[in-house]
Amino acid sequence: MFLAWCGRAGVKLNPKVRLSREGAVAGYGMLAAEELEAGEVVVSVPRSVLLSQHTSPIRESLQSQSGWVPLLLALLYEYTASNSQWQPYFSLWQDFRSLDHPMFWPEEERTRLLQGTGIPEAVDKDLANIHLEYSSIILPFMESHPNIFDPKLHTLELYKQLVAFVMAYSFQEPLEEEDEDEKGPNPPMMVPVADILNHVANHNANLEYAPQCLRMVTTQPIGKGQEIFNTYGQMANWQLLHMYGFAEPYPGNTNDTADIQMVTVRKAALQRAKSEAQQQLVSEQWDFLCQLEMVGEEGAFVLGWDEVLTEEELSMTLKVLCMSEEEFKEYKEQDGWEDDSEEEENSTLSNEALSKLKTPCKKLLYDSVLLTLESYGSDLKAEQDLLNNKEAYEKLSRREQQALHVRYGQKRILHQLLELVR
Ligand SMILES: C[S@@+](CC[C@H](N)C(=O)[O-])C[C@H]1O[C@@H](n2cnc3c(N)ncnc32)[C@H](O)[C@@H]1O
Repeated sequence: MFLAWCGRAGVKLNPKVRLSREGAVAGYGMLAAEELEAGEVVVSVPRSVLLSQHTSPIRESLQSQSGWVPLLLALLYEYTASNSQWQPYFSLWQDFRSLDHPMFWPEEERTRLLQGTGIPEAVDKDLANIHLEYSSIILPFMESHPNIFDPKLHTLELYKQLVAFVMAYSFQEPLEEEDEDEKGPNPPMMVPVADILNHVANHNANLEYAPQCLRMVTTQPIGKGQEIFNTYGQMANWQLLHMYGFAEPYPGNTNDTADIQMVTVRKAALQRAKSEAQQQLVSEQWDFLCQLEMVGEEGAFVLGWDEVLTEEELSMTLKVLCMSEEEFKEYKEQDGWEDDSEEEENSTLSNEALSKLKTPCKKLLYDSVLLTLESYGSDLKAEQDLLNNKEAYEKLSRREQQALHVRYGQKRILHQLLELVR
């Protein structure tokens, strides 16, 4: 039914590929039925098939809304309208039963399995937003459009499922950089068939946007029987689990990252301060860094496998928090950080440069990493044993497996840094 609908709607599937559950890493996927070269179009989707705030028949009513809400309202409507042109599309996912984002896990399980990863905090924010949005925007909108919506049908529970569906399946057309500054990002949309492709960091296809259609194009030769993988972006495992409900098995995700909360570096600096005067100095240095927008209470330094992704912020923070009172005074008077730009440029924090940090900075970073590792409250060695023991690993629940890959990857990145600054 879905394929017949695709044909009628003008979706062109390359005869050398097939959509299938068999052979795919998860659920449906796209597989090469014959060998493919780099640069081949595997599917082309006309823009008329896309489901967005601009293509739904209720588009007129949605004009007053912004952000993700219009797509969610369009989906609430289309999903429950028996005459929607997208019913064959929705029929692929049987009530979204396969969505298993951490926001659907019981809170106890989320905390137990994901403590330290950053996911529980992100989910708490999502859930608060979903509840607030539903009560303050969706419900009033439904009340003012009783001919289209019915709160008994369009419940908070359905809204939550659709948020997860949009998180994991929608696309956002990239804008030219100048446009993005002016207008903000493009609104999200659903792209039937392109969204059947699964993701891996080492992907072999990606989506191209043309005026009349969207095309999924191979980026490498693909052998017969192999799965065709899109990229959902450069995603760390915690982001994949948070937004898509899966993580790449360790060590496959070359885009993986680990965070050091900025406030953890402050905490480490305060722990080292021996007198009240030194603690006072650390607080002033922190405030100074806040004013420069180098740090913030909610921010994090992001570490990849090969480099620190927030290198400017981290190197500046370490440098300032390690200054003596005199150095700090002189630095502020000189309006130091601008004068120092040359030095900063030479000291980009690739892993090699990290190992060359001055000793006090190294020590502060070392202590910050130790504090971060403590926040997981779980044992790296036990996790390593689980990953090495196939039988024990397979006894874990799916959620336990996903969480293990997130935690273990992050901790390995943090341990790698410990070794470098030891
Ligand atoms: C855009 S959809 C891809 C189609 C999906 N397989 C289906 O059958 O509906 C994204 C979802 O596919 C799954 N997925 C994608 N890539 C995956 C991977 N490498 N490993 C496990 N699950 C994956 C996740 O459940 C994710 O939320």
